[in-house]
Parts: sequence; structure tokens; C-alpha cells
Amino acid sequence: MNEKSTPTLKSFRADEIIFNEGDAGYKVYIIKQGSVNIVAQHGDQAVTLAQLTEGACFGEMAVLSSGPRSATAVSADNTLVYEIDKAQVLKMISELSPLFRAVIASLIKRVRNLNTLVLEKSTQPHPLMATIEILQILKYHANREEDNSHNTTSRGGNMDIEIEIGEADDLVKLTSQLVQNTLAKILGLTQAESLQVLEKLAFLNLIEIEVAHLQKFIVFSPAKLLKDAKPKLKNEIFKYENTISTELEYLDLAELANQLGTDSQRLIESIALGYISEDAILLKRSVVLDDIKKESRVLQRKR
Ligand SMILES: Nc1ncnc2c1ncn2[C@@H]1O[C@@H]2COP(=O)(O)O[C@H]2[C@H]1O
Repeated sequence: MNEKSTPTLKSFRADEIIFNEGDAGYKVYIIKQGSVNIVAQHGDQAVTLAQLTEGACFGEMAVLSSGPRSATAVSADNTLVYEIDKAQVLKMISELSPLFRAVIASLIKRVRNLNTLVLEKSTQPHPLMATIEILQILKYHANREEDNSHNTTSRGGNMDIEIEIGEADDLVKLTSQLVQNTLAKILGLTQAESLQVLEKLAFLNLIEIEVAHLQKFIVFSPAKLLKDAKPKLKNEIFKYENTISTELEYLDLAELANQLGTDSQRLIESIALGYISEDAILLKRSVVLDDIKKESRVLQRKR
């Protein structure tokens, strides 16, 4: 290819592709005017990683690391860019100290890793919306149970489900455990994460969390949920307290029961009777385990 030592000025109209993800990289670009979107594909979803404006440089990663283009560059409006040939860039880089070259190589590697993380996180279904859809699905399950039991006013034969018919519309009441287990299976959430999602929905008045008969229940009106969810969640960005960090590790109820040498049911009783704080299951694993060591005699006495 033709390699020049002076940058060439090139213009792109809005939405024109400058290069595609996966291509080999022969040029580095600097934006003289306009803006460029950096878009990466994850499965069938395209994620915009950045919108770059005047003075920003892009296309350096493939050129400096000899890997393929990590993302597609698309002009966001009429855009002018300087194109610099790979040979020219490599010549400039070769004049740097080895330490600087190593720093650049490691930064490129870090951006690639962070991009992977961002893509994985940003293409996960919105947990609040997904949870609402799952509650709707569980409602049909609840209705089926109810039909099977021919009992329209009380439990539907299954310990996990309870139907209550209200005056205005149906209220569905599911055990928190059933909902949390389903969220774990479908969305891959931990017990602590699913509880955070449910607590957020309760905070937004979309569901209620009730404690009765030593159990936690999720109560909601499917019709109201359908009507209210979209407007209420439109601008809600939900973050788990512990999304990316691996430092915090939460204990789930079963594990806590195991650590205490008791069973989950007894633990629920202890929580309901106020012997153990409900927050215990949302605490850092190390804190809970330390507390258990210190308090185990007290807990056993109270049990
Ligand atoms: N997270 C990001 N933020 C901003 N720019 C990025 C990001 N990831 C990749 N790029 C740029 O997008 C370019 C895509 O092609 P390259 O991999 O050659 O070089 C990449 C970087 O210049």
C-alpha cells in the first residue's frame, strides 16, 4: 500500500463507515472536524463505546498492537479526519523509549479487557424490566396452580404461590424464594442481587414485600405492574451494589444456615423473630463469618 509521511485529509458524510471491527489496521485517525462513533458488536447487539470529537485520535489500537480493529468507526455527522499511515506511526513509536512502548502496549490491552467487560454488562437485560417480565410469567404459573386447586381465594396447592382476589383487580402473592430462585435461573443473579432488584421494585411502589407466616412474599397486581412499569423505569439505571467488583462476596441464606449449623427454615424463623438481622444475608461474607465466630454461642442460645 501507498505509505505517506504527511497526513491525508479525508471527509466522511454522516453515518459513513470509516472502518469495520475485525479489519486489519493500516491507519490512525485524528478528527479535525465533526464526530465519530466507536461501535462494537456483542452477539446481535451493537454497543456505542464512545463518541469522539475534534482532536480525538482513533484507530491506534490495531496499528500499535497488530491485532484486528477492536470496533467499528462511524462518522456521526459530516466529518473531516487526518489519516496517518501505519509505517509513519510505527516510526514515531520506535523513537520512544522501550518503557513507553511497554506502557502503550499495556494500556491497549487494558482497553480491550475493559471493552469486553462493558460489552458484557451493557448487553445484559435490564434487571428491573426483566424481573417484571418474569413476575408476569410467574403469574400464569400461579393462575394454573389456582385452576388446578379449584380454589380461588387461598393457596393454589403449591407452597410457593398464593392468589388473593382483591376488589378491583387480582393480587398475586409469591414467595420471595420462588421469585429469587427464578431470577437466579433465568437472569443468573445471586440471591443478594435478586433481593436488591426486588427491593428496588418495592421502593418504586411497583411491588410490595410482605413478611408473613415466617416467610417473605412478593405481592403485586399484574395489571398495575404492566401499566406502571414502563413509565417508572424509563430513566431508571439499576446498578447492583456489587456488579463488577469481586471484592465483595455476599452470603446467601442457605450458606449462612450452613455456616450456623442450622437449616434455612430455622434461620428464617430467627430473622422473623428478630434474633438475626435480615441485613445479615446482605453483608460481606468476611464480616458475617467473623460475626458468626464471635456470636455463635449467643445465636445458639437464642435458637
Ligand atoms: N472504549 C473506547 N473508548 C474510546 N475509543 C475506543 C474504545 N475502544 C476502542 N476505541 C477506539 O476505537 C478504535 C477501533 O479500532 P482500533 O482497535 O484500531 O482502535 C480503537 C480505538 O482507537
